[in-house]
Amino acid sequence: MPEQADQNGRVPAKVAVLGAGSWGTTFAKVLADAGTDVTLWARRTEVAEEINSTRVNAGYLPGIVLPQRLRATDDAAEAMHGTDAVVLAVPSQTLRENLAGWQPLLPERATLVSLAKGVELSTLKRMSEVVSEVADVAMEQVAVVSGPNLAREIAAEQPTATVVACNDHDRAVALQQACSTPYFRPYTNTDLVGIELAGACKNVIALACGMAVGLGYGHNTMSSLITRGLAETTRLGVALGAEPMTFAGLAGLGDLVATCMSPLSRNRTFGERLGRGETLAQAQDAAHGQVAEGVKSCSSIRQLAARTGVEMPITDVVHRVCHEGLEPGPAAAELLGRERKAE
Ligand SMILES: NC(=O)c1ccc[n+]([C@@H]2O[C@H](COP(=O)([O-])OP(=O)(O)OC[C@H]3O[C@@H](n4cnc5c(N)ncnc54)[C@H](O)[C@@H]3O)[C@@H](O)[C@H]2O)c1
Ligand SMILES: O=P(O)(O)OC[C@H](O)CO
Repeated sequence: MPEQADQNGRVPAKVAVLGAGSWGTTFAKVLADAGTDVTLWARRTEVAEEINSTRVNAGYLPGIVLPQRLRATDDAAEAMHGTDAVVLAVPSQTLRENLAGWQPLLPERATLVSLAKGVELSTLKRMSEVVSEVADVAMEQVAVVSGPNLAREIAAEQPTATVVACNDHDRAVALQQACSTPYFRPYTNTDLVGIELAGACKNVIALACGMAVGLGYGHNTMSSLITRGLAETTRLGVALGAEPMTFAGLAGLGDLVATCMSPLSRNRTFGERLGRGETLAQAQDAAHGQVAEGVKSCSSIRQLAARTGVEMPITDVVHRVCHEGLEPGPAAAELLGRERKAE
């Protein structure tokens, strides 16, 4: 229907971002800097008040001054009222519960945008699948933003590219326009499966890289993990219907390199603590409530791989280090001692 096509291709003028953590706040800034009217929902009233009165979200992005066009609220209904797009910026394992609460408030035809990088533990579903199911909308109404996007660097306006993925190309183009700024360059893609699996799996490989750093290993080890991590991620993605080339792109190799190499990554930092001998609980305490998504997704991705009949040896040892008491040193030895094979 022409009216529908029109709606899909319309650039969102008013957007709600639900979740005022590191990435939600940063992405809200990107949208505002792109000229979009943004309301940011914060779970805690004091965070919304702080943003409105000081223009800073000190708990997550100290020193970053947020644009005037960005308003914060602790009222989700107010945030979503009259919006063309709703951005979901909460952890992947709580997205279902969060969205179920917001579902009655969602504007009927708004594009629902997931920023979360994970695979749901209980169902092994990707985030777009969870969104489509809970919001009861067609997959064409759901978009994903994923790429080498460490929030802190983007908040500081360092040049960065990303991918806006949606099965509906017109919707992806509209969202691309709504979040394009001089420092943030989104590309479009329609391979939702590949983009989302790449984003979830790279967190697990970053945990492995962090463990390697914690064990005192250098760049050869990291590079080996990144390359073989990409190989196992691609195997899983292709088995589940993704385009192989997606894994060579920004949301694949791009995000994998950024996350595995950066001390800003929470997943890599978490892995580093485990590599230095800290327990899971100690590493969790040190994360101060911020999510290292790979700690949970290593288990769901491992199950997804088993169900699909795909070998993911790095993901397997990361799961066993995080949840079954395997030590990082013996985990590395186990990976090196696997049956010899061709690349
Ligand atoms: N931080 C980054 O650099 C970055 C970049 C790209 C993607 N992501 C992804 O975006 C998602 C959100 O990440 P983030 O960095 O904003 O996380 P964060 O931990 O900084 O913030 C999470 C936000 O969700 C809110 N929230 C709402 N309900 C919650 C609940 N039940 N439990 C916990 N938190 C709840 C928290 O209050 C907080 O504002 C993750 O999936 C992450 O992988 C993060
Ligand atoms: O801090 P991390 O490890 O959650 O990684 C953040 C982003 O996903 C990097 O693109």
